[in-house]
Amino acid sequence: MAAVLKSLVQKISFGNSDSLQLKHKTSIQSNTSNTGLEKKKRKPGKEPNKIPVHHRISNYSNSAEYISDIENHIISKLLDADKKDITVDHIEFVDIPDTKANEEKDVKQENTSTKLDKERIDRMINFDYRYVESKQRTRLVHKKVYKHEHNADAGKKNSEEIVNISYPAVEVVGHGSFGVVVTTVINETNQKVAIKKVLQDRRYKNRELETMKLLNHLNTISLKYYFYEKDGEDEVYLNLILDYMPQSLYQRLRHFVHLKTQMPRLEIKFYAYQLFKALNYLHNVSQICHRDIKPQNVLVDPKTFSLKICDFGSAKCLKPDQPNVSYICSRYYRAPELMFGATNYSNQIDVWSSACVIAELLLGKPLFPGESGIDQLVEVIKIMGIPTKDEISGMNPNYKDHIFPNVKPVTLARLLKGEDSDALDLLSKALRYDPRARLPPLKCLLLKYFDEIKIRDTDAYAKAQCLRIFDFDVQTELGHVPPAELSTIEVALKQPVSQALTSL
Ligand SMILES: Nc1ncnc2c1ncn2[C@@H]1O[C@H](COP(=O)(O)OP(=O)(O)OP(=O)(O)O)[C@@H](O)[C@H]1O
Repeated sequence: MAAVLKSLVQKISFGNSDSLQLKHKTSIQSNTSNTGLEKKKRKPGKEPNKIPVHHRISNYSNSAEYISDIENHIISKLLDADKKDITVDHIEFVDIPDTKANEEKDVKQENTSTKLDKERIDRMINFDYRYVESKQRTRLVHKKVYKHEHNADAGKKNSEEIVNISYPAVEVVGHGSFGVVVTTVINETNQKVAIKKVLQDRRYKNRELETMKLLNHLNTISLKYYFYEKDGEDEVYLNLILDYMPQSLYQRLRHFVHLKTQMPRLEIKFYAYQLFKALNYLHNVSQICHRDIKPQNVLVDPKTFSLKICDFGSAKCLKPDQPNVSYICSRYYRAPELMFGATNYSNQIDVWSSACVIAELLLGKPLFPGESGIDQLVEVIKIMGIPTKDEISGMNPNYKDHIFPNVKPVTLARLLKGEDSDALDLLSKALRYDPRARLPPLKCLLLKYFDEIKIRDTDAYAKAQCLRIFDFDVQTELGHVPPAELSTIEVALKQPVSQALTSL
């Protein structure tokens, strides 16, 4: 990985400072050889059957944009080719010799490489593997696993029995920072699943596993089975067998960006609704803060618009009297109180991240694309303005260092000019500096922005019904609502705000 990373950084560093003039060649290899998904050097004379993808791009204002475009290009080639039996052998970058003065190169390399976001590069190298159908495999793996079944009765323990399952041998199809994810089909149930394999520290319980055991909601990925295994070096690995979803929101958005078009506004609305619905469940029923909401951790099915949050590796039950680390959450989506070093933050950090995700779907690019931890705050200030003293105290009362860049804010309204004013209303209520002023997830669902999907006898309503969007469990999902407000809220969740009887 490091070598690939280095070469990528070097290649991207060519070109002049404000535009990257590169040509890259990507080889997608047919699965007639046994190369798997490793990025291997080819032996001379053994030229495999490949689908070359030549792609010349220019005028990219930054390297992140450039990488995204490559990602997207490879995805669309794979999909367009409709190849069911190909794997990505390697990604090869070929530079056009730089015509600019060579002595500038070293300086530029350094400048550009510091701009690269490691996460994006990891994604770039790993992103597309989930799209590629694995080789036809005949060998079955047999495993004894814990079958996880959630007990809907509050207070009753979930059941766990040991069962035998089998699935075709799988190869690595994706990496995250903590694990490897593969997809396969369980032989006994014919159910498509994702298996996430993480190194298990023998001293502790795995928090992701413990969290997943608590979850039972349509909009969160659910745990089907789990098992442990050892490798040759006696390291223990935990395998979580999960619901499978075809795409991440990140990949879905790149699809539209590549086509130079926008994600349909109605599709965004469906995702936004389910995202807040999932947060309402996580925060109030499971009492869990996800702490890493970002487009990569939100999985969707573009055919049905269904959505499920994944990756509970950072999730935690936040207790008011216990401090939590502030260095969590991926940078672009990090709530400002975390940047102010708060350790007593609340579940509302997920609302900020979700609003950033929704804004990104509308804009086609990240709302606050900070290049470093400190730059992240600058990006937020550039749009939201300098926080007031009260807002700073709401984020972190102990924060004394009040020096901010003197910038005139662009404002959300200007940035989202041309968007539905109700979308702006949602974002401005979810992107408040002070977490106490930030609208909680359930209140977000009651905003006018979502009226469109609540109007009966429309296609949108029919789709919403199929997704069971308006099904709320009163005991659990609405269990935290004060009794006096319950009936009003129940009505408003199912009807456009203008038709709901009482004002909220
Ligand atoms: N249930 C699933 N179905 C389909 N794909 C999945 C599933 N779970 C995870 N993935 C894919 O695998 C990738 C890595 O998974 P995940 O985020 O859980 O791993 P991680 O190691 O915790 O990653 P991160 O780098 O975000 O910490 C995700 O971006 C997602 O695209």
